[in-house]
Amino acid sequence: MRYLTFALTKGRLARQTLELLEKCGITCEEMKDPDTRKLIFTNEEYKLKFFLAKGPDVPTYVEYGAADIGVVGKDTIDEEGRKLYEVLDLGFGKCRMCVCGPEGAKELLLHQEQIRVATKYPHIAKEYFYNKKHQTVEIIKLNGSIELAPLVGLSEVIVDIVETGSTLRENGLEVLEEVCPLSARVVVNRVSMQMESARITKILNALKDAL
Ligand SMILES: Nc1ncnc2c1ncn2[C@@H]1O[C@H](COP(=O)(O)OP(=O)(O)OP(=O)(O)O)[C@@H](O)[C@H]1O
Ligand SMILES: O=P(O)(O)OC[C@H]1O[C@H](OP(=O)(O)OP(=O)(O)O)[C@H](O)[C@@H]1O
Repeated sequence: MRYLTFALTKGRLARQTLELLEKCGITCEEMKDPDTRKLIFTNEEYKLKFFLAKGPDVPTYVEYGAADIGVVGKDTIDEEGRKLYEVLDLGFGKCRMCVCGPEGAKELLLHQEQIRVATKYPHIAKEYFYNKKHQTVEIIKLNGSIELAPLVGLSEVIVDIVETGSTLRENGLEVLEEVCPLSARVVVNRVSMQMESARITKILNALKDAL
C-alpha cells in the first residue's frame, strides 16, 4: 500500500486541523513539537504522510499530486485557482472576505468610481469587481497589513479577510461590502480521487463524523 500524503496549512489553521485528525484517530506526535525542523511526518499505522506548507502552496502541491489531500482556506483555493476537487467544509477558520474602507468610501462604491483596491487577493478582488459588480478598478497587490493602504492613501478601499473586525475598528475602517464567507476546506488531487477512492472516502467520512 502506498502512502497517502496530506499538505496542511501552517499558521492559524494548523492546530485545529491536527486536533480534527486526532479526533479521527490519526495522530502524529512528532508534528506537534514546536521546535522541530523536520518537514515530513509519517503515520505508519495508516500509511499516511503529512507536511505543513504556506497556505498558497497547498493547492499547488495538491494539483501536482505531490500531496493527495490538502487542508486550506477557501480564500486561498479561490485565489490560486488550481485544478483540484474541493470536497469538504471543515467549518473552522471561519471569516469573511470583504471590501473595507473608511465610511466615506461607500459613496465611491455606489457611484462605480474608478477606485484603487489594495489586497493580498488580486484574483478574488478582480472577479468581484469586474465580473460581479462590473466596476472597473485598479487592483494593487500587497502582502500583509492590508488595512494600512487606505490609511496612508495607497488605495480608497481594500479587499481582505475580516474575522472579529477588531483590526478594522482599531484603524477607523469598516466593512463596506461582503464578498463571500470563508472557512477551511479539504481539497483532493483529481487523479488520487479516482485511484485511491476507497481510502480517501474513508478518511473524508471519518473527518465528517468528527466535525
Ligand atoms: N483573522 C484571520 N486572518 C487571516 N486568515 C484567517 C483569519 N481567520 C481565519 N483565517 C483563515 O486562515 C487561513 C490561514 O491564515 P494565516 O494567518 O495562517 O495565513 P496568512 O495570513 O495567509 O499567512 P501569513 O501569516 O504568512 O501572512 C486563511 O487563509 C483564512 O482562510
Ligand atoms: O477581523 P480580525 O479578527 O481583526 O482579523 C482580520 C485581520 O487578520 C488578518 O491579518 P493577519 O493577522 O493574517 O496579518 P497580515 O495583515 O500580515 O496578513 C487579516 O488580513 C486582517 O488584517
